[in-house]
Amino acid sequence: MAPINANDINDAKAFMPAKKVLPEVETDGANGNGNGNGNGNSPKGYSYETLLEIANFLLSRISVKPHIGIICGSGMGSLAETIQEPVSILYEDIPNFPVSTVEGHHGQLVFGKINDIPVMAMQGRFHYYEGYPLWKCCLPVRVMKLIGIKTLIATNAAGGLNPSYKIGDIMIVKDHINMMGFAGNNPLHGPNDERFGPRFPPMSKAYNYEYRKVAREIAKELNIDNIVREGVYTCLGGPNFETVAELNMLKMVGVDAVGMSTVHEVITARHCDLNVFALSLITNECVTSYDNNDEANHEEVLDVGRMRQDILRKFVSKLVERFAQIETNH
Ligand SMILES: O=P(O)(O)O[C@@H]1C[C@H](O)[C@@H](CO)O1
Ligand code: HPA
Repeated sequence: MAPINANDINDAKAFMPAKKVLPEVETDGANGNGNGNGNGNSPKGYSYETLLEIANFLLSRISVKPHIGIICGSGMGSLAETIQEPVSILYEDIPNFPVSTVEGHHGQLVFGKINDIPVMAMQGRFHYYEGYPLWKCCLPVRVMKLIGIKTLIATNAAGGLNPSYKIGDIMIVKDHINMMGFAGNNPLHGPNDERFGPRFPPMSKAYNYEYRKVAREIAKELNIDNIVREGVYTCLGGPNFETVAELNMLKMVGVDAVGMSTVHEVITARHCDLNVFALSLITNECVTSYDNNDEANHEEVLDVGRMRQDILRKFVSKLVERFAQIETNH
């Protein structure tokens, strides 16, 4: 693909000059992999130009620009296997890109087509608990924007807190509670670059209403509406699973599913005006009573991902098709 330059970003806001010059590139680590001790509270981040270099590096490797970006959750990497004519690029081969360190996250980008729609998928995401500051966890979302993505589909594995949820249910995320943000840890912390978006982005419509409606329709068409729910997700920092008291508190404030990702990605995506859809695969029931001897564990999370992979692939490939139609009609 032809390289892009700073003026190519497809949003009117992109043409506004940056209000302030960002501090020079800081990596929170010597090698740019972000394995340093960045706590997410420092105003560090790659400059717009560095992100552009990453986007251009990727564009130089592909022949069709993707329209939809997909982030595969833990154990859900097989979603990327539905991509036809795949071109895979390992994270470690991308300059200035972080690397995946968690089991169930392969660590590569896959470009290609789903139902003839050009897409790119992250087979492996970055989590705060891996040692990455939030801005670095979300760096790929900004790269997606620069590449030309219009829509982000974020998937995650989550614990079901809503007592009516069962293991294997798929929750369409209708909203989130940014628990880490309450403590001041936000991917947008630090100087704002208006070429991505405004200083104070609204989040009241973070999860696109039309996409959610279509997703419910698709669930009916695929005859999986009995396992598809809609609810509120929250992200905690991890890596430990939650205590009983923590889960009961989250339940009280209206959380339906608990995880360790997605929220900051969605904030970053909405900041740069991507349309967002997110789903949680309920991989375990949260333990909210001291009488319950169950303990959450990552193996179970991955097993449930495998168990649901066929349904998830069908669901996501329909979502891609219909979201692309919606965008064409707009
Ligand atoms: O990447 P996601 O949010 O799908 O992964 C969840 C949260 C932890 O990384 C892991 C715990 O098993 O699954
Ligand atoms: N808590 C947090 N993250 C998770 C869980 C959970 O119960 N299950 C999968 N990811």
